[in-house]
Amino acid sequence: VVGGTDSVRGEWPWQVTLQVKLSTQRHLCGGSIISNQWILTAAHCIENLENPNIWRIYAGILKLSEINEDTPVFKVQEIIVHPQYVIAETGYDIALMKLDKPMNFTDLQHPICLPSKEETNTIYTHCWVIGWGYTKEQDQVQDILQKASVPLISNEECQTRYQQDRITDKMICAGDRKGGKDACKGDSGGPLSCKHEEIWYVVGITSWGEGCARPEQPGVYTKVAEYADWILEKTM
Ligand SMILES: COC(=O)Nc1ccc(-c2nc(CNC(=O)CCc3cc(Cl)ccc3N3C=NNN3)[nH]c2Cl)cc1
Repeated sequence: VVGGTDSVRGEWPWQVTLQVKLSTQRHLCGGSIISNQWILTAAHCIENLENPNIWRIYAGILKLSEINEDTPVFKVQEIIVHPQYVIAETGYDIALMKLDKPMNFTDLQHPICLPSKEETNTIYTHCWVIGWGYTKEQDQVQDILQKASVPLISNEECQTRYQQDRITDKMICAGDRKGGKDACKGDSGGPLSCKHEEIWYVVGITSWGEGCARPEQPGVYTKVAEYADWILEKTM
């Protein structure tokens, strides 16, 4: 996250770190807890990593350095990638991971609400991008979970910023016109979390953008409300 600050332990209890264990293990993407057995993330995180057995998921984490062999870990039983996904820039950048065992919810790890399809007209004014990603374009993954508030922008304005791409109605954009606050490498798959009438919703999934926090280059997120039916069909 560019232009963010350190989160406080327990501030984003739905945020998980999705890690891959090959010869070494490392953070790859963010994800959101949406039920006791399902994690919501981005389809591009899974590219060439479709084998469920290589994934390790950690919840209730503030610092990546607190993860060690004794840290409770979830393995993945099943990965569902949206069938229409090709690349992030053309959309459908959404995937589900089923945990190998149900998660016990605590103050530090519990789900975020899914927006319903009807709520695609709700005006969200209190949205945050969260993650352990880079804080500038040439950087490294951060130890402490970062947060930055970002304003949602209209798809019409977003389309003017991305003439080479088609900003569809299943995408949602966020960022200040002057730049400065945005997701960056390592944040993808994580939630664009918006508080509405005292309840938090996963309004977006961090997907793509032209660089990080550049002026007039907002972040582009998968619009979760547009996939409510798909998510319920796959997870119920
Ligand atoms: C020791 O462990 C490690 O080093 N792990 C580690 C893990 C992952 C990655 C990594 N992840 C990605 C996937 N893309 C994103 O995460 C954000 C995309 C994005 C979304 C929005 Cl909304 C706005 C802007 C951008 N944007 C554009 N340019 N840059 N960012 N790329 C790379 Cl590289 C690098 C290192």
